[in-house]
Amino acid sequence: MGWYKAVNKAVKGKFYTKRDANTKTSTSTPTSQAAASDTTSPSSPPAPPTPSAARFAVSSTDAAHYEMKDNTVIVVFGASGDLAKKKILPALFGLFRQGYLPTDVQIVGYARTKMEKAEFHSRAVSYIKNPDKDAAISAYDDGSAFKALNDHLLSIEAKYTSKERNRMFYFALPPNVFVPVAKNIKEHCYAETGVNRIIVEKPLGRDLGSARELINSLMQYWSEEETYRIDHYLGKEMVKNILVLRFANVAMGTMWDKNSISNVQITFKEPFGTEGRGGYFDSFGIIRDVLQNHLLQVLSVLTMERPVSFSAEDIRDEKYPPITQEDTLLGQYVGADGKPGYLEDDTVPQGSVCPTFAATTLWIHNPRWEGVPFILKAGKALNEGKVEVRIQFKDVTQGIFKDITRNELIIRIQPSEAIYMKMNTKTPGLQTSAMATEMDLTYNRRFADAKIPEAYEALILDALQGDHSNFVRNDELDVAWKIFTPILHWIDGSRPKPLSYAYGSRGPAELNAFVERYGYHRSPSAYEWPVTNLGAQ
Ligand SMILES: NC(=O)C1=CN([C@@H]2O[C@H](COP(=O)(O)OP(=O)(O)OC[C@H]3O[C@@H](n4cnc5c(N)ncnc54)[C@H](OP(=O)(O)O)[C@@H]3O)[C@@H](O)[C@H]2O)C=CC1
Ligand SMILES: O=C1O[C@H](COP(=O)(O)O)[C@@H](O)[C@H](O)[C@H]1O
Repeated sequence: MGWYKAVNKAVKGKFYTKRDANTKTSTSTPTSQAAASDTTSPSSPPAPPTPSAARFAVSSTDAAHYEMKDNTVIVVFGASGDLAKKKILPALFGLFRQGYLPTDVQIVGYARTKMEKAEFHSRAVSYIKNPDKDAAISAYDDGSAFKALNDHLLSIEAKYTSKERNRMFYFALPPNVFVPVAKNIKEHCYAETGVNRIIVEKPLGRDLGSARELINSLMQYWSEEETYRIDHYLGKEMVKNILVLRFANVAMGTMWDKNSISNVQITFKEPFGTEGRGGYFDSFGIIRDVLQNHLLQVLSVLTMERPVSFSAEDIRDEKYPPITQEDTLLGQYVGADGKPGYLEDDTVPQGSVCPTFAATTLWIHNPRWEGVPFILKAGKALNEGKVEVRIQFKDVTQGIFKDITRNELIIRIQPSEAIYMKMNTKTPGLQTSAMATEMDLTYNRRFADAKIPEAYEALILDALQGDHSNFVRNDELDVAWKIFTPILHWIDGSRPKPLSYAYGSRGPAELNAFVERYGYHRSPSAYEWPVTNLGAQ
């Protein structure tokens, strides 16, 4: 699964085309007249990444790859919610500011919550780093509301000079309304003379059965090519970089297998607990929240084969057996240092055994990866915020250097993007001894002026351009659920008591022994990262 993503992009050799920065954009409500206002770019937009000789614009009339440019409306469902506020609206605004949004794009917010425009405006701009003066507002099973939405869209589109009407619908919604919304849009808001797309957020199901049911229900109304299933980790710069690192560097390619690699850890750590979001979280748990989607997607990019073709069969060539109980460690945080434990969160059901921390080890049965453990770990309320891939190489097996520190390649996804390789080098001086050090590519030092795009910016732009390569395909989702469904059913059914860990710690005390079981050797404390280097982080 998964390999076609960024490779597809590389094969197409595509470069994004920046739009005119003086484009007008506005956001509006279906019920009131569009609150349109000129929003020229707040400041001079940075130079676009458009190598002129290689510029490639999608011009196919084939709807699957059609680039939505002129005559495009983006409708954000769930516009009053957290996701829209924190991620989607800022990403849209970020794209606009940089000149990437289609000419004359209109953004329409749709929500159940009744809200004054002013209130919505303040919510919408609260997470926009460089707010400007426009915003938007607006029952998910109420066909007449969707007719009203369609009327509103038609009023926006009335000014188009051609018949082309492109509509993008973003589902920033709880999954229980995905199907009615998909149905209502198709029945009442589908543009007959243009391209229509939906972007759907996780969670897509609770297990294999419910995911298939949901996908099939959605597919009654929307085809695979019209559907963009988002996993925002696939839009993160360092996740996208993994394929370049692997396939554009011969040196990396040769060491990317069981012959050189001992074990791999993919780690997600958040330094805060559920803090009021326990209601939602408790019904899912950390495995559904992070491992089954985000970390598994990182794993797939890390381990996929070079593409042979983009067919589903090639994806299924990889063999991922389901995770077992023996390969799983579950934790739940308890209060420490004044910070509340998970069970002290008022929104969490009493006595919940929901895991807030999980480490699971996956195995891939193919010639490249046979025998290499892939440890996925994720937790809330830990000692730091960090997402990284840590590839630990095997020991030097012979000669005078056989007892020294192992090489490790670390891809830090966030914060402070970096790739560093822990290496052994001769200790500078007259003596001949080896010491651990690093080869270091810290992004904000090496690419000081580069703007790293937000994941949602990158993915919304892909969707507008008809590029599915960084979205989750139907069959891929199926594989992801097959891997995790048995362990999730065991957790849901047997309710095993998770191990406790203190808020602010690295996780359950048993974690170190768990990762050691799979061959991980922690570097000896002799390795020290010079504090002066931290300035650049
Ligand atoms: N370019 C850069 O920015 C670079 C930064 N550095 C910095 O140098 C420091 C050291 O780097 P590095 O060795 O990669 O990272 P760490 O020492 O932070 O972590 C290394 C690994 O050891 C585990 N670990 C941490 N503490 C313990 C413990 N007490 N017992 C057992 N295992 C433990 C970690 O697990 P877990 O994650 O689960 O806690 C992680 O898998 C870090 O702060 C890093 O950010 C180093 C090189 C380059
Ligand atoms: O999908 C989710 O991801 C976030 C973490 O996203 P990030 O981009 O900040 O790394 C996580 O907090 C949330 O629980 C989960 O649902």
